[in-house]
Amino acid sequence: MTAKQENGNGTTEKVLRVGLLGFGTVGSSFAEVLSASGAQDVRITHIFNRDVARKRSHARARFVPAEAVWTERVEDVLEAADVDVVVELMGGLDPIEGWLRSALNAGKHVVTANKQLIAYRGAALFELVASKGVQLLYGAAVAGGVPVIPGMSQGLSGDQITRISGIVNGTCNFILSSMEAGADYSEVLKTAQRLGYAEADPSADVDGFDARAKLCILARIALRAEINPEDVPAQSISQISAVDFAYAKELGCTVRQVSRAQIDGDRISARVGPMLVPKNSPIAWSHGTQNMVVTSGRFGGDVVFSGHGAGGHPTAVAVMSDVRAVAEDSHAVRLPAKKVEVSGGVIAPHYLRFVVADRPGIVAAIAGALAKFGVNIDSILQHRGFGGDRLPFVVTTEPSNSATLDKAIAEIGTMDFMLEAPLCLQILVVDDPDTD
Ligand SMILES: NC(=O)C1=CN([C@@H]2O[C@H](COP(=O)(O)OP(=O)(O)OC[C@H]3O[C@@H](n4cnc5c(N)ncnc54)[C@H](OP(=O)(O)O)[C@@H]3O)[C@@H](O)[C@H]2O)C=CC1
Ligand SMILES: N[C@@H](CC=O)C(=O)O
Repeated sequence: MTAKQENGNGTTEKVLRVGLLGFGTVGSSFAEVLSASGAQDVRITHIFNRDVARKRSHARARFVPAEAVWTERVEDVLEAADVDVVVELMGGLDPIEGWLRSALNAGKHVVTANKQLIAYRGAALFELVASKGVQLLYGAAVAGGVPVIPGMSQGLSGDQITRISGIVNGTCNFILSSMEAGADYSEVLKTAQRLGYAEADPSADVDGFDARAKLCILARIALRAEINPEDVPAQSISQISAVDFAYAKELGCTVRQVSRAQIDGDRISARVGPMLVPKNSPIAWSHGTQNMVVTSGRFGGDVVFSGHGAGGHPTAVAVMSDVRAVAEDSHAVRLPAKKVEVSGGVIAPHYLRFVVADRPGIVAAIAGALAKFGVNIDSILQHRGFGGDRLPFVVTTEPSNSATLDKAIAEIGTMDFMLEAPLCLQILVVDDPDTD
């Protein structure tokens, strides 16, 4: 498939010819990283994007070889005889899946950073890849520049991983760690968008869908569990406010978006959402776009992967590493995954934050509803200085089943003094195999 070129020593070497789909944050960074590598055996021959004139005037267009073809017709890349690997850096499910199927059917390798595609359509695509004898690599799809996918696929394939947990969305971590330092939610979200961390539709980040897709990809590799992303509960971070950081601090915690999955036979418990994380947990130490994934293995114990999970350059490094693997014809270990049922319920202590119009009897009413569902209160926190017309206070619970708690919260949410939907966050317990 690859072309051969004279290397000046009278011998020839293979050149891997790249057709790039998408010249945005990651695509243009990939062009820069490839150019900076000085690699003679990998060359961009085609770039597809809408509005090519605008893209050609991008500052990073100077890293693209002058002879490369810029096109607004995707067929010019998919059907090109001088494209060996299609590098897809656009995002989304359709029409991308169809385009990449065409590329694979034509015998081209594919490298992608598209987590939605790999989470939702990966199983079927891998079957096609196996039948065609080509490669489909997606190391950039989880944790940006952190080599968690190759690390798990290859480096941990000898262990039996039972649990993965951590931070896999850089935008949410950037937002929450900035809010912890006093920043405003919407302002910091805008900054994340400007810096190229957020998805095209940032609700994918803040509502947990991006992290959920990534968790499903990691579950397939590490837990060998094929799960439907739609079955994994995802809670938005958009309800988190400054008062939650103040109460969390009092509890020795901070707030982070955590993704976790734990396998037990044919069942898996999985969840994505903001959680209270003890300050002594490494997960609490990740700031900005840092991602952190902790795996727990039956024989190898805990392994931590950490680094920049979003942004053009870190992500382009992962793309470049996959392209190098294709260039060197290096094949990753791939173990089969089986379909498993997902349960979103976990037994854990929880943080409940209520905002109420104050009057006597509120704590008794809430305690009564919790007692009805068998939920035991651990503590009640109420900071002074808030007016009674809008009073935020917190109840923490003893370890309780999150599904049962959801029912109690639904009932409490209808009480007439409640000014907004109650916020219920899991509290991560460090070193407790059932909850951390
Ligand atoms: N940014 C990050 O930190 C990370 C991103 N990823 C993934 O990498 C992929 C790319 O992300 P990113 O570079 O940030 O996204 P961008 O939006 O910056 O880039 C996407 C590029 O594709 C082009 N494009 C999108 N749709 C079409 C279309 N229908 N026809 C033609 N061109 C199109 C866009 O053009 P236009 O400029 O006109 O919109 C843009 O140039 C996504 O799958 C993302 O999830 C993965 C890890 C980290
Ligand atoms: N929007 C994503 C980009 C990387 O996958 C994130 O913020 O993590």
